[in-house]
Amino acid sequence: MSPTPTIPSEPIPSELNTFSSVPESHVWSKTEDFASNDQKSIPIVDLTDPNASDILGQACESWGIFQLTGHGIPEELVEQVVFQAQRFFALPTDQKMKAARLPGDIAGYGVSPLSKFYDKGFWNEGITMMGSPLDHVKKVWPDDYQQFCDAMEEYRAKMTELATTLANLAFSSFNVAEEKLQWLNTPGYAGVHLNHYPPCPNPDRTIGLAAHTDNTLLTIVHQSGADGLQVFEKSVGWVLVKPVKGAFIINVGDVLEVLSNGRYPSALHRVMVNQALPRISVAYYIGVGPDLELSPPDEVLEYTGGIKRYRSMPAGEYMGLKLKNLDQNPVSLLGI
Ligand SMILES: O=C(O)CCC(=O)C(=O)O
Ligand SMILES: [Fe+2]
Repeated sequence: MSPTPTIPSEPIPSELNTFSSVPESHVWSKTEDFASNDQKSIPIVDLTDPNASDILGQACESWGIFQLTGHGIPEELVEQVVFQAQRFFALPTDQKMKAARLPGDIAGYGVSPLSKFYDKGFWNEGITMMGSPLDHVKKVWPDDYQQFCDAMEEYRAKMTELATTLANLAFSSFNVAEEKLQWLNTPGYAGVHLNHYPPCPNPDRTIGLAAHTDNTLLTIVHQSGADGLQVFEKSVGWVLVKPVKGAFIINVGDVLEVLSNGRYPSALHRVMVNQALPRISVAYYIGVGPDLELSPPDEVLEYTGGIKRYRSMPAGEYMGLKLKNLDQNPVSLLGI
């Protein structure tokens, strides 16, 4: 793998960096409360703990999100991915736009697809890579795409292994026979998404990403540079997800919520921005095949009281529904 990454101490330039105050297009209503509870913390699960499966099950049940340590993903790989993300976001906008997400596509560079559900912009730019990023990145760096692609491909492969382990652990507390979970070992889709939140002159007037749940089985997030991710917990309200060195943040997605018959809630989360520091996050999204019927296995149904809480439909159909309603969650879309 190529060069030793050096994390720049200067803010990464980007279009949003050029403003000395938040433009009207990005000013969110004053009635929006962006504060969070910084006293509470989300659970930590150490994958090397012999009781990891139980601890993970409890974390999914109570919070739908946790920090993962003991995962064995090499630190240098994560640093390389962050370094490549910084290189990409530091490019002039017109060069990044060569990889722009085209209408109807999921992959590519641009603002979050969630933003079209709101009349105010997000203080965020990102690039989504489903499978190899080669086609997009070749347009950006015709002679120098290899190091970016190598890092992203290696990261995706490692994340896929980790996500498969985590998904199996999440189901193990339901005592579902392993042969019924074969689909967990052949993920339907897997993508890496890089987020960049430039420093913001008035961080309390705008938002990095509005509240949403992910349309995944689960999501693995690495945050670097600064905090900003918040998660909603019913009894507490918004809670800041504090950076834990070397840990990944794992959040339950909509698909796992439905397959667990609501036992593991899809985490409602949002991102705030910072005045002094740029923030980069790397999200790995994993889903299931489009034909898998989103219906809890019998063992799960029995374990959760015997009554189905969601209408079932093939995962592909749910994806279509969610893409048209990214601001909604499984209860509002499928709840019975
Ligand atoms: O930036 C983060 O920490 C989270 C990003 C996120 O929620 C997403 O990409 O879906
Ligand atoms: Fe998300």
